[in-house]
Amino acid sequence: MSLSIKLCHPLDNNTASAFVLELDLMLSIKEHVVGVFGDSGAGKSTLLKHIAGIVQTRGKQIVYYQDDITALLPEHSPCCYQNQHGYLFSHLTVKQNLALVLRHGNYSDTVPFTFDEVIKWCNLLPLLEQNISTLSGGEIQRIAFARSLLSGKSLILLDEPFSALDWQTREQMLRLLPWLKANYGIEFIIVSHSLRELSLVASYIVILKQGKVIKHGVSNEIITRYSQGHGQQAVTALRGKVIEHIEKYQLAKVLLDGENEQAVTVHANDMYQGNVLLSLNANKVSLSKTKPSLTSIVNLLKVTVRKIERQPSAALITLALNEQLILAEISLMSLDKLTLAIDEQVYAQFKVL
Ligand SMILES: Nc1ncnc2c1ncn2[C@@H]1O[C@H](COP(=O)(O)OP(=O)(O)OP(=O)(O)O)[C@@H](O)[C@H]1O
Repeated sequence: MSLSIKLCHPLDNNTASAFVLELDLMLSIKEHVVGVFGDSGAGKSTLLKHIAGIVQTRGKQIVYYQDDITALLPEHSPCCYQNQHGYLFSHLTVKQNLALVLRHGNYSDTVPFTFDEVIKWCNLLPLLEQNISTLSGGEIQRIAFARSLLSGKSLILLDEPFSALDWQTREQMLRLLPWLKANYGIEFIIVSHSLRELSLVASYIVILKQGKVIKHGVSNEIITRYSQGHGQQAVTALRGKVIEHIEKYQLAKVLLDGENEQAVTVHANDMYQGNVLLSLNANKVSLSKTKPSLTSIVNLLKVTVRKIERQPSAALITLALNEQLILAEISLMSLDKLTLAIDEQVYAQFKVL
């Protein structure tokens, strides 16, 4: 395991806060972008701050690969912590802020990409000469992310890093994470309040509740099961591998993980190479008992019904495709019309992702 965290915070009761964060967790951050999810006050930020060395307690041990980094000060730690506020120097320009980390960071000589590449990925060229005080919250978050990349640190801890961005830009930024991991070996742990956001980016999920880990595992299973209820939009995270680019239509084909080879068509994206995560909203999936032939819907998967949940305003159907799960949300009228049965094979269809 690439990151081992043993933590009891606080150790004693001589503190104003009654909050206790207690966990013993091994994470394979080499293999996965890890997402941390939980209600407000669950301890997500405190966990990241402990890993980064910003918060210290006697009751912890953090081992990063072979190195015990428990007592390292943040500036010496291989982990870079970034929160939603960015905390940039407001009297300096964007370029000056980024130059500072390159000049003074303890790990800056290990940055595996160029300044210009980072500026391009974060779309910062038009902002370089602007003063921080003139920028929007979303722009500050993109600059803070560029600064984290330019820190040269190998593990970047992101605490709601793109919360101020519109959904389209947020998606673009999120897609960078698995791509940077695959191409440069940068590791990420990202905290979010949104399972939909994590379904785009994290292949492993840790769920915290009141300072304890209540679930952890691969994102397909955890997100599919946990996004039912808990005030989240029902969503599926699917894992697959890009096998073909269809230049003519700017699309790509992704072979879904598992033995029974089925592929889905997605909108082409520069960040889609090799293994990818796809996010599929349950309310975008419809079901058919027979194989539709002439239809404009591009994606058609043969799946097995695993669970049927009748909710007050809709039905949530859990479907299995190989070892991956898919959620479909259909109307109660459609549920009555289809008369689905557990273990029945049906077709799940949805538009290009
Ligand atoms: N410096 C501090 N002193 C005392 N208590 C603190 C301190 N920082 C955090 N806490 C408490 O620790 C608990 C966990 O806080 P934390 O910020 O880690 O939660 P979170 O899951 O990140 O929440 P949110 O999603 O709202 O950001 C909360 O009850 C909070 O009030």
